[in-house]
Amino acid sequence: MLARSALRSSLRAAAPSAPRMFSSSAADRHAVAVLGASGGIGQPLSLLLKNDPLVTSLRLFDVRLAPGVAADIGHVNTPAVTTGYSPDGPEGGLKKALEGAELVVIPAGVPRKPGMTRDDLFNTNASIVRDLAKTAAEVCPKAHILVISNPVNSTVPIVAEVFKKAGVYDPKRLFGVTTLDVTRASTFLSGIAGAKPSETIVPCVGGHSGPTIVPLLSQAAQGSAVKAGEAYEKLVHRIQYGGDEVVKAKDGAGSATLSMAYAAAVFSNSLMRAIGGESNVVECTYVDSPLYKDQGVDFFSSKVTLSGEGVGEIHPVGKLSAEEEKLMEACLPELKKNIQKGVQWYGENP
Ligand SMILES: NC(=O)c1ccc[n+]([C@@H]2O[C@H](COP(=O)([O-])OP(=O)(O)OC[C@H]3O[C@@H](n4cnc5c(N)ncnc54)[C@H](O)[C@@H]3O)[C@@H](O)[C@H]2O)c1
Ligand SMILES: O=C(O)C[C@H](O)C(=O)O
Repeated sequence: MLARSALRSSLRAAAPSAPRMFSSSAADRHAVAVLGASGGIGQPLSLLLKNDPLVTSLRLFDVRLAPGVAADIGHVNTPAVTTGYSPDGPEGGLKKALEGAELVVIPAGVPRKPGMTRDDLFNTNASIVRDLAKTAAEVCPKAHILVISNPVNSTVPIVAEVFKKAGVYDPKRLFGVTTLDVTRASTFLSGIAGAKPSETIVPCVGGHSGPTIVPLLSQAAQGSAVKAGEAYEKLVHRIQYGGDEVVKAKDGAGSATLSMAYAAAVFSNSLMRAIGGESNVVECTYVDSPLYKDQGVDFFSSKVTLSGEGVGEIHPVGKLSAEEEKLMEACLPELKKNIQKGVQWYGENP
């Protein structure tokens, strides 16, 4: 995807021996806060953001270790000024981390262990995300909020409810990060098709858990490598349950962190480029979407052209194969349940 090559050139441009010089254009400068910055995702994500030339101020917040992570990452010789914030630290806490933030990336929360579903994380992560969102709504109501914490299908609607209650909800500025599904689909299909991952683009629509992840292999140039039958079903299953593969391999030590950090860095870079005025930046992302509202599905991931405001054009899913129609039939009712669960929980636990 465009975004990936842009990130790669960003990474090249920011090679340690030759930090990139910046124009003074405000469009090039972005303050990014990472909430949950000391975790498995937070640390590598913060490092990748420090290496992204579009980031000039990097604020790392966590309930533990954030000043240490910031001190470490801060020695990387790229321009982003990096500061760590803990709840009671001398630098100030969460509010200070969020002051002036343009992007707020949230990987705070607990990850899965083998045998758990993402929904099993709901009870713990819902309140963590709600509380962080409350402070963001107060301190940086115009920031773009990028939610990583699971279950994304439910945590994103919770953030929307928090912002609505605070009277500052802008649906163009709220994103569930589903980039990892697209990343996995590209990796797995390119491996089968013998193609370059960078040229293997598989849109993934719906949500971010098992049957709600709908890979549109028919829309990938290499999709004919696995048209239907057993190979197709195996690939779809691997994309939908790629997270389980990592959870199992880590054997109790958590879920995907490094690939997720990469995916979130790609998405953040795309969003910053779009905010800075670049056109035709397209990513799949879980947003407040009109596509299936008539079926009670208020949030849906599909291709979105990012814009200066955040969400630009939300693209319909396009022509689906018979197999994909079936996947969509399984996705929508589950997604609707996950969304309702988040909204209802917030209604009872504002
Ligand atoms: N969207 C996706 O595609 C995707 C992919 C992978 C993981 N995830 C999810 O991301 C979340 C984080 O995963 P991880 O592996 O980094 O977990 P982790 O336990 O390694 O890190 C989580 C971090 O959050 C911090 N934290 C907890 N409560 C906090 C609070 N109130 N404020 C600030 N920080 C707080 C913890 O101290 C910890 O450092 C999980 O919910 C996981 O399921 C999502
Ligand atoms: O699988 C998980 O629990 C983490 C994440 O959502 C993933 O897709 O890897």
